[in-house]
Amino acid sequence: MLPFARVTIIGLGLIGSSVARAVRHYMPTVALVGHDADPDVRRRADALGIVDDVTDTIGAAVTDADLVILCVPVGAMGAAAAEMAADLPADAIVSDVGSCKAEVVRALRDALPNATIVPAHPVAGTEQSGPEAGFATLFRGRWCIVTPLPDGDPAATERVAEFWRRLGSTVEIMAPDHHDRVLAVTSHLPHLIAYTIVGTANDLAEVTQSEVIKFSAGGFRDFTRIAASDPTMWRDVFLANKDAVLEMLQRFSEDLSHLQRAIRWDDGDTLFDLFSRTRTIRRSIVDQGQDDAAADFGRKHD
Ligand SMILES: NC(=O)c1ccc[n+]([C@@H]2O[C@H](COP(=O)([O-])OP(=O)(O)OC[C@H]3O[C@@H](n4cnc5c(N)ncnc54)[C@H](O)[C@@H]3O)[C@@H](O)[C@H]2O)c1
Ligand SMILES: O=C(O)C(=O)C[C@]1(C(=O)O)C=C[C@@H](O)C=C1
Repeated sequence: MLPFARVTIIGLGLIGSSVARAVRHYMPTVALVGHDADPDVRRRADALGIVDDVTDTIGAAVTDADLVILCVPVGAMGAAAAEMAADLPADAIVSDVGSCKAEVVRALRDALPNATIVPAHPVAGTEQSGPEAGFATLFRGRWCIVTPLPDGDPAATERVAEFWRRLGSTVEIMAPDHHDRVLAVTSHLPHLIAYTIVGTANDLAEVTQSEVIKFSAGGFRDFTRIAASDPTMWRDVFLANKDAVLEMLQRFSEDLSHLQRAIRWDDGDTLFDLFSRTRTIRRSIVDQGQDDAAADFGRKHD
């Protein structure tokens, strides 16, 4: 039996439109309703036909839902939840896809104190935004981390977990605070580093911008992809996950200073040992099939 029959998606950008397409693909009998605050996004989502009905208000979108998924930037979760409060059916489950969880949990609980809330985070995405950028297989073979509230309903958690399994994800259950520390290292810090490197290269007066573009075929190019990620989304992530990011950034700065020292003092052993360790890490990630650019390309084009 399907975990939900009527799913509402709030926010029809990259992730919201991917969830819609994936539901259509893997659970075609589910009724899909969508809403976005931006009238132009609503018009485009409607033209793409990714949901059965695009509504002009959040209230109209949630009124018949048994699952509502908030796919808006994490800084907008509280406002979107508050706007749906009066029309949310008592037995509906509210979930989200936010990239950090503790702050989103606080915002959702404040806005919807009586609702059944089951937060989730599909660890899958791209640097693109908007309804055209989504695709049905984005979540296939990827983790989805479900972060139930301490007093949450286990049956509701299991229904949300099953929803993500149906979209092809492998589900892991985690506490929101722990999620935020793990993702600070594996996702948020890498984005901050990419934004910094690309900004620094662009600012260097002696390296002209055209040279930066011309010679960016290698490692730098990979950083530019990440640094093209959505500015609103990432501004919100860093402000909402401030404590964990600052903690990991402190640790990173210390490790960077250690490398700086090794280079200054011609300490090749330190450099070689670290680079050997990191090469092993990359190989084990690829072996697990969790992060392979070729697989991503295949996923998007099959
Ligand atoms: N992009 C990724 O790689 C990725 C991966 C996993 C999770 N996420 C999370 O998914 C969420 C959405 O990110 P995205 O990449 O789809 O962004 P996006 O910019 O493509 O889409 C977000 C949409 O939300 C809409 N929106 C903003 N405020 C709203 C509101 N109050 N009510 C209704 N609609 C509103 C915007 O108009 C936009 O269309 C974020 O919370 C992000 O942290 C993103
Ligand atoms: O592949 C990318 O472009 C991503 O940045 C995806 C990515 C990540 O860091 O892994 C980005 C943010 C998310 O919350 C989940 C996934």
